Amino acid sequence: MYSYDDAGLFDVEAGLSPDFDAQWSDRCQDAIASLRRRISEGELGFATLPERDPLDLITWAEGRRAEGWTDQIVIGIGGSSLGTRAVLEAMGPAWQAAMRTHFAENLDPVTLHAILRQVNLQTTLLVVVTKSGSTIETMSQLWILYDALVEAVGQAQADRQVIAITDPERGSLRSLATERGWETFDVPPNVGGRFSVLSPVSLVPLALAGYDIDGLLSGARRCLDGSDASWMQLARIAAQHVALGDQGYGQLVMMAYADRLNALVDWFRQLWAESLGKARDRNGARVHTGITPIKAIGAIDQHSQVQLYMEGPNDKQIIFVETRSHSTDLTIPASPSLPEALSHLQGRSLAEILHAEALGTRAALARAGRPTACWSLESTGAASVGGFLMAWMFITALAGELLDIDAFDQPGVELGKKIAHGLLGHPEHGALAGDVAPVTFDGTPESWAAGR
Ligand SMILES: O=P(O)(O)OC[C@H]1O[C@](O)(CO)[C@@H](O)[C@@H]1O
Repeated sequence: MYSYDDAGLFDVEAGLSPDFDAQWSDRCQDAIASLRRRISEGELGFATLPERDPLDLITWAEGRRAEGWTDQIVIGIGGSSLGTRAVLEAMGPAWQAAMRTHFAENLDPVTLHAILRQVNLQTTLLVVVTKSGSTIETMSQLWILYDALVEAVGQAQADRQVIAITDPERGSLRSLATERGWETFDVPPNVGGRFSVLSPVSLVPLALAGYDIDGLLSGARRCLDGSDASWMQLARIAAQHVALGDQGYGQLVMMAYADRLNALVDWFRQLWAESLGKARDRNGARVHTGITPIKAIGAIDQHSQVQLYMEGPNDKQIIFVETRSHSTDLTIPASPSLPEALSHLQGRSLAEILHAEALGTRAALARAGRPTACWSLESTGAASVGGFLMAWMFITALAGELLDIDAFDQPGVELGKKIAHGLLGHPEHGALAGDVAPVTFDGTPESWAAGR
């Protein structure tokens, strides 16, 4: 499924001390005990999601696909879209034959307009995902798409083409779905958005598109077999990152060596940033914890970021992510026109060269005294991706325990949202907008400038 190599965290002078395991063992045990207790008390639902049998969902999705839909537009943001995109992109377009998937994620008029031009609304499902049921980006785009759908197919048919995934009871989307008779799936209340990739949040759109959700869940189950040793393995990784954070390595680069892992790193960034960037510990004392996650893609960022990682401030922990199988490969042919200096590349495959580049970059970073680790996925198939997702959810939760913070809330994202609502006329949040100029934007460049 995957393997983990942490030699580069110890090999460098400023990295982890050889006594790391002895120093952190007790804290890891405590973190594990606390997390296990919270899981067994039902507080943290993400951990038991892989135990659910996906058969009903798979059967349902087959039934809906048989109705002939060509496209689905997944409307959601943050934890309500990143996990779906991560799996879909990692497993790749071969799986997408069943149904094309589009993401109405960012509130970008140009993107939404392009999606509307690409799809035939007569044969398109709208899959709207929001746990709170009130996220401004999601609900704004839903209104526009639903309106277009009603216009294209009529009200009654439009209501058969919307699937809503939201809290079982609370929120505006739940009320709307009930009122309009939309098909719905529940986001379990004890599963937070960024920990929801193995819940209906992602499993519904993935199953509709024909992806192997059974394989994804079984990979997730395998990352932790319940034994003390498997728990300790994940807690130790969490402790490594926390310990390095304490030593001044306040940035965590995840550098993935495959284009199709791009969205997986986006998913990781939200998971790590929202979970661990906190101003207070669990007793309310000020702490300001957090290790900033940074996305990088190899080999592209070797030609963009690595100069900084090598010679800039020594404040980064760098995690390499590789896949041992790329599902397809190409080999450099023997060619007389290849320059002499590059002739050693003849007969080498692109996967081989990419791997050499990852090894080379990691070795160079080690020589520059920079701590690195490497995750090698067996492939970007369902089991490896499921295992990787689950492992990082546990590592993040365990890091929260080690830091003694609540890794499952996100109070820091609320104020900006409220001010934006206030600026747009929300009666309760108007006062919060303070001296920010109200929005009177009518789409013209002049009104945009005037509103600043
Ligand atoms: O699923 P919802 O409620 O629309 O939330 C979307 C995202 O917004 C946040 O609440 C804040 O960014 C995330 O935690 C969440 O994943």
